[in-house]
This record gives sequence, C-alpha cells and structure tokens, in this order.
Amino acid sequence: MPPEAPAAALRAPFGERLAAARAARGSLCVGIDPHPGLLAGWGLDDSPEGLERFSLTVLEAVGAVAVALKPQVALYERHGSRGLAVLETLLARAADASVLTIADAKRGDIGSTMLAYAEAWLGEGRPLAADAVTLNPYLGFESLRPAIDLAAATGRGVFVLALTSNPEGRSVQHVGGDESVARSIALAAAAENAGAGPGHVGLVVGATIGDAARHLGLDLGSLNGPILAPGVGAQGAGTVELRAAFGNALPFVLPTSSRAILAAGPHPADLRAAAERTRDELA
Ligand SMILES: O=c1ccn([C@@H]2O[C@H](COP(=O)(O)O)[C@@H](O)[C@H]2O)c(=O)[nH]1
Repeated sequence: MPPEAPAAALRAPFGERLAAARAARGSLCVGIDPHPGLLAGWGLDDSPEGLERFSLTVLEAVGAVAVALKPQVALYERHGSRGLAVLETLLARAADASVLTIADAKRGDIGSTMLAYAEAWLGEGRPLAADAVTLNPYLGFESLRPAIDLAAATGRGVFVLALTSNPEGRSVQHVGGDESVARSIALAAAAENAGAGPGHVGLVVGATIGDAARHLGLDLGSLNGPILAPGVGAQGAGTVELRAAFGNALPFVLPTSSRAILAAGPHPADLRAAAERTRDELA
C-alpha cells in the first residue's frame, strides 16, 4: 500500500486559492449573519429551518460574485446543535460550489485547547472545516500556533484580529504607539507570511478605523497576506473610509459587509444585485 498522501496535497495553499477567487469574482466578502430581524424581514422563522433557507439562499445568490462568504458562527450557535448542523450544511454546499468560506468564530485559547479549535475549524474532513477561520490573539499570538500550522498543512487560512471595527476596541487596540499590541500582531503575521507567494495568515482590520494603522506604525502593505475589513455598510464605512484606513494596502483588502447586503433579500436576484453594486462601488 502506498503511504497516505499528506493533507497539503489535497488543495492549493489558501493564499493562492484566494488570489484566484479574487481575480474571478472581485474582492467583496459577503457575511452571512442570520439575525432574528433579518429572518423576520425575509418571512422566515427564527428556527434552524429558517436559518437553513436563509443561508443557502445567500450562497446561491451571491456565491458567484463574492471572493468568499463569511458565516457568523454566533448566529448559528444560538440555535444549538441544530444551528451548527445548518452551518455544516452551508460549509459543505459552498465547498461543492467552489465558494470560499471564512468561519467568523473568533477563536483563541491556551495552546492545548487551541489545537482542538484548530482541528474543528481547519482539520481535514471535520464537519465544521471552512477555508479559513477568524482568531482572537488576546492570549498571545503564539498561542494560535496550532491553528496557524494546521491551516498551512491543510491549504487553509486564518485571519487574526488586529484592529477591530467596533468603537470599544480602541481602548485596547489603539494605544501604545510603536509598542501597540496591534502592531506586534501585524508584525508576527507578516513574519509567518514571509517567503514566496501570498501567505495564509491574514489580519482583521476594520474599515472603520480611520488613520489608526498609520498612527500606530502598522505597515499593512508588507503583510504579504489578506486583510479582512468588516465595517462596510451597516457600520458606516464605504469607499472613503476604506481609502483612509488602508491607503497603499488596499490591493490586499477584502471589504466585508453583512447586514447591508442581506437586507436586500429574500429574492436571490435582489441579493445578487446588492452584492454586485457594493462590490462595484468599492472596486
Ligand atoms: O472587527 C470586526 C470583526 C468581525 N466583525 C464581524 O463582521 C460582521 C459585520 O456585520 P455587518 O452587518 O456588516 O455590520 C459581523 O459578523 C461581525 O461580528 C466585525 O464587524 N468587526
């Protein structure tokens, strides 16, 4: 019997797959956030059945015009095991349709536990495995090692929170000047990506941060990896804010919007038009 092929042989590296998706579909990442109010607006129940209808409609409507879909894990978790089963279905259907997924789970823990989170979201053959997962580095960047390494081994990616889009983040993230936590996270991520090809360690930097990156001395243009930029639409950011926040790093940015696009549903044609309009406005 020949030895089993290593997991990495199963798919191309995440950075390459993301670059190909961007070339084909543009840069917009569409969030799938099935809030109770949105479900009601679509005429759906706040139930696992409503969640499934909502999720699969978004996949069908915008999968071909988004660089990736970003399901918000919390909104599936609030339905317990049946909600997570819907998330599994969504992730599997997206993979079948060659649509990239970023599970917005914001995981982070001490190393031994982190390995279990990494296996859950990035492990080969795991029911909740996505193409990438968001990570919280509050326990130290190095605590994320199991996820960073497993992602590399399985052709997947991670997005590490650096400067989040919410105003409350400023008291933690926008302090310290050259010694800021955000800068140390960005430098550590860039070190992971050093070498040939676009790297698999991305950052989350909100589109709403104004000039914070420059102010803190973050050179986002040298990350050599993708930047997930939530905050577009419902949180108030648009083209002007993206330019202000990212400057010459814009080519690496995936502007990310959920509610502002999802509110155009439930008809797939309307959803798709909203996503295309957003993508083209931001291009
Ligand atoms: O800094 C961050 C990190 C993650 N998010 C997530 O993105 C979406 C935003 O939804 P909108 O409806 O477009 O406001 C949501 O799932 C957040 O948890 C973020 O907003 N900011």
